[in-house]
Amino acid sequence: MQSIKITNLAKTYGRHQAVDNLNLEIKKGELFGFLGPNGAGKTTTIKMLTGLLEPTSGTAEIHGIDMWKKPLEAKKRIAYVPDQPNLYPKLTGWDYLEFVASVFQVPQQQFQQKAKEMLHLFNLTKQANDLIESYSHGMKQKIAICGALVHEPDVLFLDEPTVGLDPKSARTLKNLLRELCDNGMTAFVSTHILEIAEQMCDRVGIILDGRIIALDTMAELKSSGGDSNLSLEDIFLELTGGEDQQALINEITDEGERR
Ligand SMILES: Nc1ncnc2c1ncn2[C@@H]1O[C@H](COP(=O)(O)OP(=O)(O)OP(=O)(O)O)[C@@H](O)[C@H]1O
Repeated sequence: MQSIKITNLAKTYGRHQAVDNLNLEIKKGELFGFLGPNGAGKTTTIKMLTGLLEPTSGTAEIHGIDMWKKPLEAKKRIAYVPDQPNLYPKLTGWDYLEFVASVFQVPQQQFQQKAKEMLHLFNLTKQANDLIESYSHGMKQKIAICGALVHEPDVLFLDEPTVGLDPKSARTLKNLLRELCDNGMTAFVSTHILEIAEQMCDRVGIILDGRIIALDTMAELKSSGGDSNLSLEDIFLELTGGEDQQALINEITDEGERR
């Protein structure tokens, strides 16, 4: 059975088709990178997959459970870290983790062990009893990630997870995701940082104007481009038209220099 199964998923805002009949299957244990330029439809897709935004049509299933027909059952299996996590400023980091664990009915002993482990991993042990309102942006991002993992989800959705993280924390997250996926968790990661996708994802999907325009392993994407020296950035820019813009920038700057 697929971990995530998306069938003819679509979302229109007024007349604008933000996500256009998306079909995608992601296996258990896969670390999937979801890429696309600004406004391509990444967040809209993730919100439909996590039960936050109702699709105009189509279905999203988590381990065979329809997110919109059986939302409670499906939501028990997932965790979602948005790009701007909405945390409770008047809770301490520890209280926040305890709150999340109680929502997901994690037994107390298991919670304690997991929370300590996660806080240690992300260097937050010392600040665990401080109010979240005193946390920096990166610390908020990290406590949100800890909260997402405290109930050991089967599928983790991350929207721009490394933005705001220092290099050490970004590396910790990358290694942790790899390890969790090797142990059977599935991760669906949207990112603009192509290097991250290139280094850690099993497969990447590129979305443009609400449609998947490329879907493959890095090795296959490179070989289909006919040049194994291409970076994901080269492939991404070629597919999404960024190269035309680069040519325009070169033209403008050349003209500036000539004047
Ligand atoms: N609430 C909304 N009402 C109307 N249009 C919306 C709404 N949310 C998103 N859109 C439009 O839907 C399209 C997809 O937006 P979405 O936020 O999913 O893109 P994205 O790929 O996540 O972009 P970014 O990389 O900039 O975060 C865009 O054209 C956006 O303007």
